[in-house]
Amino acid sequence: AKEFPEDFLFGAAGAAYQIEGGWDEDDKGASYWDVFTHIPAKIYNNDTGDVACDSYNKYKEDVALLKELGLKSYRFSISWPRILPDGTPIKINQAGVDYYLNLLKELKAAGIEPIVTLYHWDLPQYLSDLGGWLNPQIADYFGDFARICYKLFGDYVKYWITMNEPSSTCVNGYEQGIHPPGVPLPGAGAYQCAYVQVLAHAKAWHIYDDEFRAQQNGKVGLNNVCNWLYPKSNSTEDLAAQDRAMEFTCGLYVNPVWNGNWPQVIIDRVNYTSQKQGYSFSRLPEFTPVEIDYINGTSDFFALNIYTSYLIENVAEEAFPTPSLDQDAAYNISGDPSWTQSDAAWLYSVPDGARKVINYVNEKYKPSEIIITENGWADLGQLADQGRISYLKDYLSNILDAILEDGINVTGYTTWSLLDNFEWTDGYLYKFGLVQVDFNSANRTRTIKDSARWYQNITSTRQLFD
Ligand SMILES: CCCCCCCCCCCCC/C=C/[C@@H](O)[C@@H](N)CO[C@@H]1O[C@H](CO)[C@H](O)[C@H](O)[C@H]1O
Repeated sequence: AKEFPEDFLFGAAGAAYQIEGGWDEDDKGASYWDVFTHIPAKIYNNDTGDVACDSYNKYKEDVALLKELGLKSYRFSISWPRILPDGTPIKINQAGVDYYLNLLKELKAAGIEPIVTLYHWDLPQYLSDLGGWLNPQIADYFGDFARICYKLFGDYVKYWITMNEPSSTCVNGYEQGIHPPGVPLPGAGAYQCAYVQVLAHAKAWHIYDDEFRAQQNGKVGLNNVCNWLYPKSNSTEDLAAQDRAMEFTCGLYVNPVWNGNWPQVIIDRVNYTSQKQGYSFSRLPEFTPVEIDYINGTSDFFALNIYTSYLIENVAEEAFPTPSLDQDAAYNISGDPSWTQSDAAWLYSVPDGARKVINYVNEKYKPSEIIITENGWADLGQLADQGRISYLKDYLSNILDAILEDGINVTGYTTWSLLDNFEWTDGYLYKFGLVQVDFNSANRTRTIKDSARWYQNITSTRQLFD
């Protein structure tokens, strides 16, 4: 058997909008997800996060489950409009503050380390009306929110994650418009959003560094989903496309904070396609020298989400009829028929990819510490979830090889997710939980699945058997 290091932080994850419910309880303001899910036909089955797992009222049960499963960490997010109803510091909602303080105290009493995400996609609607992640001033609002959270909760928190998956927010929300605010802006929206999110992240990191680090002694990191992408063939074109694809999906969002700027290949590509389209400037916003200095080196650890892998094939250059990120990126993405597919079409089990992407991130960005902040399997919610057990076992085995054989400092793993929950545009169709939630019962009854018992055995022995 292979053994995880003694202090390895095994845990599980969740996010405010996906589990809390209480969407307008106790003076909480509306986020743009609250508004978006209330528009008919945006979400599978018109599902909403209005009640979700009702963790706003049942957080003690959640912590008891974590404890029963022997988990040592819990990644959760703070709902910005639950603390600041319109997103601004003009009003702090004491009921929201109490909720997170109570949760943190409950975790502390159970000996569970919180890993706290400041922003997991629930932007206050008022700030969305102000332009959302296209408006650079949102970075200032985010800085104020971060400062308030550090002040209120920082005594309990050693790991802060500023943003969850800028790639998802920016591509789904502002390039394609399938997430809120729901207006597609191809070829411009995702880049502008990435620019603002990077600045917002850096602001939150500097505020911690300047005002809180000395007393609170925690770490602040950026999260992104970086999946390993395989070339479809060994042709020079496909290998170059593979490299480009890693940058367009991962590097675009993380390279600025680790290396001070956009990946060079993206700067070159967007400049080139913009010129071809008659622009006198690149559609990719340029960081000024002052901004580069400000954003560079602003992550204390790498918070890495890994789900799957894809095949990448070069797209031969044609005309450039309309701007789009896909056209700038110039590759096709697909799955390999030999890979096991989950119930969600986008998610295959390709465990080798986990070790490869951990090595890629480690070599490229040289973080002193990596935490795998999401990794999980989609099914339809059955208690006998052998597919999830196989997936977790194979991914954990590769993560352990990265630690033991490649010598990489991966210090924790929070599987997605503790509870079945609201899966964004998929509503409650797919389930990722170790614990089943009965969304048809008013009580949102929780039932432990087979995968949770299997995971409990791994976390208590720290051993993984072949
Ligand atoms: C037969 C079809 C084959 C298709 C192959 C091509 C696939 C194209 C790639 C597109 C991928 C789109 C969906 C990707 C989603 C994830 O990266 C994203 N959902 C990860 O975000 C986290 O997801 C969790 C589980 O869904 C959870 O919701 C969490 O909040 C997110 O951070």
